[in-house]
Amino acid sequence: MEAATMAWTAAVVGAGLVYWFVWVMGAAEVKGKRAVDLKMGSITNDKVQDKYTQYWSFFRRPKETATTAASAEKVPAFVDTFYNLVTDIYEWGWGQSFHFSPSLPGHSHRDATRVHEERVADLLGAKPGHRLLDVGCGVGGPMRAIAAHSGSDVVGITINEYQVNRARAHNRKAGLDARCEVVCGNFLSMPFPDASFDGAYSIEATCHAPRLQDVYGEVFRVLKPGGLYVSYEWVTTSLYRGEDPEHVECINGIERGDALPGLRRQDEIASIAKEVGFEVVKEQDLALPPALPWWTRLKMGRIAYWRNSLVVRVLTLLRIAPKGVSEVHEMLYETAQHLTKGGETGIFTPMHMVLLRKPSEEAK
Ligand SMILES: C=C(CC[C@@H](C)[C@H]1CC[C@H]2C3=CC[C@H]4[C@H](C)[C@@H](O)CC[C@]4(C)[C@H]3CC[C@]12C)C(C)C
Ligand SMILES: C[S@@+](CC[C@H](N)C(=O)[O-])C[C@H]1O[C@@H](n2cnc3c(N)ncnc32)[C@H](O)[C@@H]1O
Repeated sequence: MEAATMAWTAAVVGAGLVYWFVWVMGAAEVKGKRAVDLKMGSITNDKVQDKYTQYWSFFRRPKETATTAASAEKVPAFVDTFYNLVTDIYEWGWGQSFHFSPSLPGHSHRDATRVHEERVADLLGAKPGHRLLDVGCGVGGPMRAIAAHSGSDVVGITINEYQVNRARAHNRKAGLDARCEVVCGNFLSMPFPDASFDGAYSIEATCHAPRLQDVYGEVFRVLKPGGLYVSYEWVTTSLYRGEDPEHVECINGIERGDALPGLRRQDEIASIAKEVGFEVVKEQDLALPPALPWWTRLKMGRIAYWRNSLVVRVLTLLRIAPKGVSEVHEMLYETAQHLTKGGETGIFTPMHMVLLRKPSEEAK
């Protein structure tokens, strides 16, 4: 073969490989975005590294962030930064629903996710004509599943503007924008009138609140009397031992890599709900048997994480992805190990479900 022909063949094969590596391998999740589209939310490329350093210095010592009022006040802003850093990686590597769900034998992750979300709608008795509030809505995966399953209208709130835009675009694409609305705001002080929702739910979101009373109090205020609220809470279980260094490291690792100002104990949730005025209708850890492990999806992804890490490094090198993405990806990889350990040891659950009711006027 002539040298020129060989060079051309090598160039074509090389280009094909780059295409395959970036576009095909990069599309980690079926519905996720492509690796080449990884941005860092509304942070400009030159600020990614700084923002990551700021995030890390704030959440490095999770317990301290919640204990002083001054630093607790800063939590929403750092949570916003966190979601600028991770939203695209989550969508790319996990999908449009930012939560866990028990595995369902013979079913895909997508089915398991949907079933876990539809359970919320069923617990609320949601139906057409109802107006529901999604507290901490992410890019709206649950909102669309719940609106489609129940026929209700849903209003979601998230602190992160980048997520608002993503969620609105997904709603339009799904043809659900007439029934799903997204608002940018703080769930610790919501921009909604009193008694304006028939029902409310939060999926793995209120763990970002320094004081659960504050977000539960707000949900109580905006619910109509008699209205129901379902929450899936991230908590430590009764198996957690504060004197065991391995337990402490595992929980700290979860808090650091997930922007949490200190995980609460499972047995605190119902009493906080009662403190703000709710009646506790039902409480159940949805991770307990017969439910199958929620963390198997994280474990099974090891090869995919290695591949993703390589993709992210190459894209950073080629300056397609901003500097700092690799560090963020590494942080997520580490937190995935801690989450898996938390699940396997049973000291942590991301799905402690509480069903709460705001008493009706007559009951007062
Ligand atoms: C409720 C919260 C988020 C829960 C989960 C959706 C995310 C927790 C950890 C995330 C991930 C960890 C590893 C990433 C992997 C290294 C990467 O290659 C692809 C994305 C991950 C799988 C990523 C996806 C989302 C999580 C599972 C918190 C924040 C309260
Ligand atoms: C892990 S994500 C879960 C998103 C969604 N519930 C889901 O399951 O896909 C947590 C969400 O809570 C939101 N959040 C955290 N703190 C918030 C606050 N103070 N006000 C409003 N939203 C907040 C984040 O912006 C994010 O959308």
